[in-house]
Amino acid sequence: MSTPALRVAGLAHRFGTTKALDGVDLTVEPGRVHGFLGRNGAGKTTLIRALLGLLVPDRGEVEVLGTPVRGGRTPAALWSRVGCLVEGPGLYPALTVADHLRMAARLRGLPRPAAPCVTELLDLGRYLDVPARALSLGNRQRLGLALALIHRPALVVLDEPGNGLDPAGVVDVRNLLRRLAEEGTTVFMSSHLISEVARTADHVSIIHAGRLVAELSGAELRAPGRARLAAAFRDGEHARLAAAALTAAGIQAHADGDGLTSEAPEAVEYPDRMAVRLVEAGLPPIRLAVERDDLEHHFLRLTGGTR
Ligand SMILES: Nc1ncnc2c1ncn2[C@@H]1O[C@H](COP(=O)(O)OP(=O)(O)OP(=O)(O)O)[C@@H](O)[C@H]1O
Repeated sequence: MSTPALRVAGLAHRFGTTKALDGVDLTVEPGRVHGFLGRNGAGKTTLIRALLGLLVPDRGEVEVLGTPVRGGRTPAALWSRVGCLVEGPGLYPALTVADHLRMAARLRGLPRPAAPCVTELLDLGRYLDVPARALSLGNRQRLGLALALIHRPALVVLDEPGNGLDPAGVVDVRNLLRRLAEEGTTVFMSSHLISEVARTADHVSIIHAGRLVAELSGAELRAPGRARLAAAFRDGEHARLAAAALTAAGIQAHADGDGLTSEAPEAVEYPDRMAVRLVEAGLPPIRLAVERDDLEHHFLRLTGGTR
């Protein structure tokens, strides 16, 4: 078996009384785009900072590319194989894009200023002479990504790589990350942009209140999702009677407030028949539809959100 690109075991960290991480176990296989999804304050940045040795956790183990990360005692050679973009790109306002690329290349001991394919794919070529202070938010983010990738790291850790990007930027970054993974780089990216993670990642871990609440494989991510019939009624009493009527007819249904849901195959396959049945029972729904449990539904259900 190949060495995981990242391995985290029993990771826990508190800030005062806040449990930012509460016993996280996570393994990231090499050569994949692994999405790390969570709501604001879920613990994404804290875990990423622990991965990169920027924070020493209260408890737990972290291994990056098979090497244990222990704050300042981490072998420095490890970081030459890792690229990262955390909490925004740290840029020097007066230096141009070309200056940044040159400086990063020199720091990384690279013979040439930049991997042209990274600057090309990030469409930075036309901004080479522009100082960082004059870049738009999206272009600053593009430059931050280029700096994280300039040395072709084996692992790249990105905190919210889509921040500030316009739709074209989102597509460019998605293509770049997919291409890197095809070439063998492991990408670990946090995000709260569900649709972007679903499109980019091969695997997704969902974190909520410092705990991992779900792991989804690529197949699960792209599956059409579980379907359910959802109907709304004039009031809660109608919904309760409608759920009882369907259940009595062998179609399991649950009332919730003014609505009902049913995952019974017949209800999902023949919503028209359900409508007729309800009308005949004197309980006409004011809305009736088949909904699919996509990643967004799943995420919101797991993390207690509402739509
Ligand atoms: N330096 C700190 N001091 C105190 N509390 C902190 C600190 N850093 C994070 N926290 C708290 O720890 C929890 C997790 O924060 P974290 O930044 O890891 O979340 P996140 O998932 O990255 O959120 P976001 O998507 O908003 O960036 C939050 O409740 C946050 O308020």
